[in-house]
This record gives sequence, structure tokens and C-alpha cells, in this order.
Amino acid sequence: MKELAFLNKYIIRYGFRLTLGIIFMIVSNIFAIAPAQVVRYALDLVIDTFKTQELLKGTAQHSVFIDDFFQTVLLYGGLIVLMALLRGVFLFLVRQTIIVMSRLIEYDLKNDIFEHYQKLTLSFYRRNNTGDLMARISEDVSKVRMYLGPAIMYSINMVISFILTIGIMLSINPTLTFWALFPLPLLSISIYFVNNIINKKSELIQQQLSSMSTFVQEAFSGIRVIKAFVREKESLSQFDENATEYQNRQLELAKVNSMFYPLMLFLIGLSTILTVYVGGIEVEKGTITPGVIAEFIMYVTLLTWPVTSLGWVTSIVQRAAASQKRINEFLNEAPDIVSTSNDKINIEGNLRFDKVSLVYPDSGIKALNELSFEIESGKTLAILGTTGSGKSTVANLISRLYDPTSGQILIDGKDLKEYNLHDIRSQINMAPQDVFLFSNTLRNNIAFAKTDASEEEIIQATKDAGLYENIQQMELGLDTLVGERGITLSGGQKQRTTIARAILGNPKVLVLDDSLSAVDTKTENLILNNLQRVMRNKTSIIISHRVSSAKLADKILVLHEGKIVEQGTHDELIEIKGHYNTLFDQQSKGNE
Ligand SMILES: Nc1ncnc2c1ncn2[C@@H]1O[C@H](COP(=O)(O)OP(=O)(O)OP(=O)(O)O)[C@@H](O)[C@H]1O
Repeated sequence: MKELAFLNKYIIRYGFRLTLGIIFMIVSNIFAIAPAQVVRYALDLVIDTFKTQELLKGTAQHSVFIDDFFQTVLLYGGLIVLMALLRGVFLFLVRQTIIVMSRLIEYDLKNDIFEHYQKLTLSFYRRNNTGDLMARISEDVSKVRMYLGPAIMYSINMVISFILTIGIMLSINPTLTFWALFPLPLLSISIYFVNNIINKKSELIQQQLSSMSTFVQEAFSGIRVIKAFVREKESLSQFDENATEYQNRQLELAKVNSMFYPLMLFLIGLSTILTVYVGGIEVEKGTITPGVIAEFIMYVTLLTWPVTSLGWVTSIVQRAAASQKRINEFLNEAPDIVSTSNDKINIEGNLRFDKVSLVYPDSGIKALNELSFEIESGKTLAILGTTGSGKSTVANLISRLYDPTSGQILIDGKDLKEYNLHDIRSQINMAPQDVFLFSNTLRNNIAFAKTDASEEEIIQATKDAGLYENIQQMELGLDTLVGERGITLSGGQKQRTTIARAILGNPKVLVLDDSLSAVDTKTENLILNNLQRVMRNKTSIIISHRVSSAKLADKILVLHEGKIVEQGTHDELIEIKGHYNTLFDQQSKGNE
């Protein structure tokens, strides 16, 4: 339960709405209870009138008496209708205050969680899967909202209606009150248990639904593989299995639900029977009038929902506490990469790695081992190496997506950690190896690096990235929608879009992580030549498997198992006849 205390700050933020809601709730309860007393007066009046009119029959006063009676009954009827209307108005206001409060808190909470998620480092995202992250920000927040809205609203309603209704009932007749309320705790307890069963079954349904969604999502995004390997039938039968399981779980829930209402009606019926029976005895004794029985039946009906809600609210609160615990787990997770400074500094782009090692925290793999190199502003560094040699790791470290386990990365002679994180990242742009495009237009994907970029700037970036001609052939040009993760583009087009995006940001340091692997050598040369112009006086780092991408660089590093095994210019490396030379020979032959 202490987990829910986290939400108090939000409740305090909207305290005014809550207070108003409580006041509206009290008023609406008064309008709900008062008609019962009017019914008692009306019913007693009917019984008295019936007796008196028998005596007056045949006399002149009889018709006057009957007219008076009808007028009074009409007045009572009007009063009941008026009070019901007023009750409705105040119930509307209760929902407008308390339920709206819960929606506002839900909105704030989702924003806070999302903001926090974005601060967390990549290792957090590797440890937790997307489904889990999504579930906490959507389903768990929804469960918490049930506590903030309905649960708080019905709890307040329960307390107010218990105090008012039971207070009046006791003041009229304690014995009848005891018997009328006798079955109600039973109702509360049974609803608590039934509700728990319903919740468990609903959770199983939810799990099945999410496994179905995952399956469907994967089937759609992998549709090319499914079609190519003619696996449509297997895919359908797997879906059918999933759907059958989902159906069975839904049917089980329907069974429990169908027991729920009869049980409720039985216990309410029992209360009514007891009220009539004990009430009858009391009337006979002369302690109450017959109108009181009708009044008490109305009170029992009024108390039914608060009593039912007691069980329901208890299980909502339990579920909300469990959900809030899961939310808090992530909210308490502190980002390990943070800014230590707020200063905004324009960097030159001189970069130095000083005995940098990195052990990935989640896999324990030592990706870099005391790596040292230097590159001056305005120069191009190429990094080549076997797969898994640590090339992308260098890129991740330069963008400060990870911090080195030991050693230092210096930019213009100052430790990378001493810069403001957002400021330094905005001056270092990377085209990552795993290309990611948003399901948006090409224009918006490119302008992601600079949202206020002009049309000319975007077009220039596409020209520099060798993408312009492709775009011109598209019917909608820059307004072409690229589909989910850029599915409608070719591999090379996707890569060049990410290069255009990185260039548009006008970075001081540009890192292209294997971004030229899917383009032909002619386009590769065009892009490399353009980069020399665009990146004049700035630093370029080109990570590649291809010698052709590296040969123009001012300095080439060859990595193997996280260490530099060769470094120098193209000519120097050819000269020493090592790995680079072998690679050059192999790739030249391949091209021939
Ligand atoms: N985020 C990560 N978490 C844990 N281990 C990682 C992570 N990224 C890479 N590794 C591991 O670190 C090592 C270096 O990987 P890296 O991606 O830097 O190699 P690479 O040279 O870029 O390889 P490739 O040429 O195949 O892209 C590999 O053994 C890899 O398994």
C-alpha cells in the first residue's frame, strides 16, 4: 500500500477538485436519502386517508378531503422527482470533479514516466523489453487511475452514505436496522472474492491478448519471410491456436461474471425480505408505522451499491498498489549517464581516446581494451575491423550513449563527461548501423535532426547524402511516407536518409557507422566527396568493412578484439602489408 503514497503529490496538486467533489457527493447523498422519508410520509398518509375516508363516506366533507389528499400526494410526488433530478445534477458534478481529476493525474503520470524513460540509458533498454515498458506506461497507469478515480469516488460515497443512511435508520428503529443490514457484509465479502477471481481471469485474458498481439505484429512485420518460405498455413494455425486459447479464457470469465449478478440480487433480496418480515413485526408492536418499511427498503437499495463497492474498491486498490510498485521500480531507476554541467560550449571537434576500455554492463563483454587514438578537427578518421571488434562501440562512446569503464574520452582536451549532455550530443551526430526511420514522411525523418530546417537545407542534405535523385523519382518527393521503420525504402535509401539526417544537424563531429555498406561504389565515392566539403573544419568518423570507404581518410584504424592492430594512412597501411593490405587485395579482386 505504501507504494500508492507516491501518488499523494498528484492528489494534492488537484486537491481543490477533490474537495469540491466531496462536497458535491455529500449534497447528492442528501438528495438520495431524503425521498425515502417522503415516501414514508406519503405511504402513511395513504393508509390514514384510506381509514378516514371510510368514516367520511356519504358526508359533504368527503370530496374536499379526497381533493386535499390528491394535492398532497401530488406535492410529495413532485418533491421526489425534484430531488431525483437534483441528485442527478450533483452526481454529474461529482464525476466532473473526481473522475476528471483522475484523468488529469493519469495524463501527468504518463508524461512523467515517459520523460523518465527517455533519460534512462541504453543498458536499461537492453535489460527491459519494449512490451514491459509499454505495459507499465499504459496498463499499469490505467489500473492506478482506477484507484485515483472510481476507487476514491466510491470510497468517499460509501463513507458519506453509510454515515447518513445508517444514522437515520438507527434513529428510527435499531432492531429493524440490524436485520435490514444483516446480509450486506456478506455481499461485500463475496464481491471481494468474486472480484479477485474475475481479476485473475482478466489478467490471463490480458496476457493471452498481448501474446496474440506480439504474434500478429511479428507476422505482419515478417510477412516477406513468411511468404518467401511459404509458411502462411503454419502462421494461420499458430494464430488459430492463440485465438482459441483467448476464446476459452474469455468464456471462463463469462461464467464467473454470470454467477456474480445472481449472487448480488439474492443477497439484496434477502435484505428486503428480512426488512419486510421484521418491519411487519415492529408495525404490529406499534413501534413503527407501515411507511417505515417502505422507507427502509429504499435505504437498503441505496446502501447496496456502497456495500458492493467496498469489495470492489478493495480489489482495485490492491491491483493499483501492485501496478504502482511496478511503475515505481522504473521511476526509481536513476540514469547512469547524466550532465555534470549546464554550460553550453561550442566545440572544435578535436577528439582523443585515452586508454579507453568498455565492458558492457549487461553482457559483461569487454568490447574495447585500452584503446587510444587521436583525431584533429577537420580531419577524417576511418575505423575498419573484423565483426565484433568494437567499431560500433567507439561510435556509442563518442555519442556518450555509454561511458567508458576506464580511460578517458577528451573533446578539445576536456573530458566528455564534463560537457552538458544535451549540448554535446547536439554537436555530435551519428548515422547508426541499425538504421531507424519513423513511420513518417522522408522530409520529417530527415528534419528530425533540425526541426526548423528550411526546404533548401533539407534538399541540400539529400544531395550531399546522394539521395536527391531517388527522391525526385518518387511521386510525392520528400512527402513520401516511408512506412513502419522505412519499409517502403531500399536498404541503401534508408542508409542515405540517415546520412542526410546526420548531415542536416550540421554537427562538429559526424559518425557514420557502417552507413555506406548498402550503396554502390559510385554513390559511395559521391557521398565521400560531398562529406569532404560538408565536413570542412569538422571531424568525420567513418566506420566500415570496406577499404573503399576508408582510403580517403586522413587516418585509418584497424581494430581487432577491442584493440588497434594497425593505424596510419591508406598508403602507410598498404606499405606495412598487414590486415589492411590483405583486405584491400581481397576487396579489389572482388570488385574486378
Ligand atoms: N549493447 C551491447 N550490450 C552488450 N554487448 C554488446 C553491445 N553492443 C555490442 N556488444 C558486444 O560488444 C562487442 C563489440 O561489438 P560492436 O558492435 O562494437 O562490434 P562491431 O565491430 O561494430 O561489429 P560489426 O562489424 O559486426 O558491426 C561484441 O562482442 C558485441 O557482442
